[in-house]
Amino acid sequence: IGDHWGYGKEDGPSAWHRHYPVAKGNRQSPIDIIPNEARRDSRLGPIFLKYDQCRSLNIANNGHSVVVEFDDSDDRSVVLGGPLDNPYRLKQFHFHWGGKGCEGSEHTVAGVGYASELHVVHWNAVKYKTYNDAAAAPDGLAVLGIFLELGDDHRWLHMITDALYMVKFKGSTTDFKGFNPKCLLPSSLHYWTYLGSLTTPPLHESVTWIVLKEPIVISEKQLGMFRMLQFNGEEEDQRMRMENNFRPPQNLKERIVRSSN
Ligand SMILES: O=C1NC(=O)[C@@H](c2ccccc2)S1
Ligand SMILES: [Zn+2]
Repeated sequence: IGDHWGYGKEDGPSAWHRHYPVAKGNRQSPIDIIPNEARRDSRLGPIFLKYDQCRSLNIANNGHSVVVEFDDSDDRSVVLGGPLDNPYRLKQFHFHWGGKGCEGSEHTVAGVGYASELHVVHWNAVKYKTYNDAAAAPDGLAVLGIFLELGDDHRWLHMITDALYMVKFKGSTTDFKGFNPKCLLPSSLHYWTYLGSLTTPPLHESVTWIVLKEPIVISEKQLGMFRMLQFNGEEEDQRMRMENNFRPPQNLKERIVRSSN
């Protein structure tokens, strides 16, 4: 039956709770981050991204976003430090973005959204045998969120946008070797962190979020290339441009956001 959720009027974020009741849970993501209310915590050390041995495998259109997958069969590429009690293995990264001239990030900062948001997904292979087990556990995933704002061309993003024509339709995938996500990081790794969830169904409350304060810069032209992707498969007659694939901010409930120094 495949995924019966999407980002449209009928199947979008406001309807997800019908099949996924955790959508109304106590640690849902994304959230609006209010810098002045974030608690500066001296116990929060820096995060370390050990990506030098990472092995990218493919780039795919899963009908919700464009995803680059990595070989996660060993601890070759991990994130550690910061709020994390052990290393989390790099699994994949993907993006969320808006329509022309609209916001598109999932997290917002003091009520302001960015044009897009990159999510780098890692899983706790120390405590869990498989990614799927980790994805359902309260300390199973660590997702690094990076804001994308509009400006000049990003010097390395073309490596991704040049491949997008190969994965225009849902269900398409193509080889994508030798890409290191380190080239998509901003200069500062200062971050906000809080306990949250997957931002798409099944919305598991399994994510330690690490949201970088400094955005990276991409051009409108580069972002426009993402919008030529389609939510639909090649054989479907209903053509739907892939855009506005973001969940809006959710209630903070009893949580606090902590800030690195
Ligand atoms: O940060 C997130 N963004 C998403 O699209 C969600 C997700 C869902 C399944 C796998 C990986 C990520 S969780
Ligand atoms: Zn995401």
